[in-house]
Amino acid sequence: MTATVIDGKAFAATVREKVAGHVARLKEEHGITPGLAVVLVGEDPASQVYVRSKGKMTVEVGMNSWEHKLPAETSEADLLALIERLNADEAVHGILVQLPLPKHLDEDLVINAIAPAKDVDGFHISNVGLLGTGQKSMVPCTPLGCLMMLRDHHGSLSGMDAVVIGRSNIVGKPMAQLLLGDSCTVTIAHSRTKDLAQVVRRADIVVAAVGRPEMVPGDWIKPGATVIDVGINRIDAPEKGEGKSRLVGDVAYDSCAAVAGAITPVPGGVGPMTIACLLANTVTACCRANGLPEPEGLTA
Ligand SMILES: Nc1nc2c(c(=O)[nH]1)N[C@@H](CN(C=O)c1ccc(C(=O)N[C@@H](CCC(=O)O)C(=O)O)cc1)CN2
Repeated sequence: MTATVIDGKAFAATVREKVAGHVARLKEEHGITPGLAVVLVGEDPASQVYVRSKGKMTVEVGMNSWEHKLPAETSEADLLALIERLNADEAVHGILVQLPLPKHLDEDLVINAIAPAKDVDGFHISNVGLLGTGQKSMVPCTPLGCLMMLRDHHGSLSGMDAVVIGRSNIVGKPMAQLLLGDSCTVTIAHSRTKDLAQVVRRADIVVAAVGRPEMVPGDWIKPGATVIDVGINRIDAPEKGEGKSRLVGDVAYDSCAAVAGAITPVPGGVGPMTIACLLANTVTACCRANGLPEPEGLTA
């Protein structure tokens, strides 16, 4: 079997188009422009790229965008004071603090300082609790993007056996909650899971989010299963020339694609959906803040 490639780049473009449509309607019918503030502390090169891309796409869909770039040595008090100002600013519907933060800053403290209704990353403890109890929440962007692609590919996920490899707060745990919400039978596997290969082999859906390059080989995959690769790992690529690198996911793409029914590539799979879902969450937050109906098809 050769897997169908789930094109996250193309799917993300359709999500952004829908977002742009909602933004245009909010402006025309209600005189409201959704706005997203992104906070970057330090000069991590990958984070700089992601933040630039977020700002550019926010503007492209017609929303207001604010980028707050702070030096790496910013104090916790100064960062919290900025978040307070953004919480109080009615033009700002979504706030995102780019992760990872420099080591001297307490990530949990900073994230939990964001007003839950503006927490478009869905990382605030209130949103985590709401999602975990099946209530309306802001949903973390990467898992939301994975869910959208799975629903689009399968229609209903009800009764499917899903294995999420990785137990991070950002991806693994919320992904498992979302799959459970769609009535999958869910297993969260991790570094201490016994006989991981056997656990993965029974899955109809495999979501790999461990951050280890090409860790999942094709012979772990049940024939016909859907493989969602969340990993974005940069590895040396001497075959491309000295000092060159390339991106790979957490699954060994060629061997998994030979067995799976469908698979997301890296790059061009889950990554682009993360930013598209951030824009979707910002429109959702704006609608909720103004007591308007939520955009259909852009939430979990
Ligand atoms: N506050 C947050 N911080 C981080 C998040 C997040 O959701 N919220 N996720 C990641 C980084 N991230 C967005 O912030 C992100 C990662 C990757 C991509 C993406 O489109 N990747 C491309 C490849 C890009 C490349 O060439 O390097 C792809 O997979 O095709 C978008 C967003 C950590 N921090």
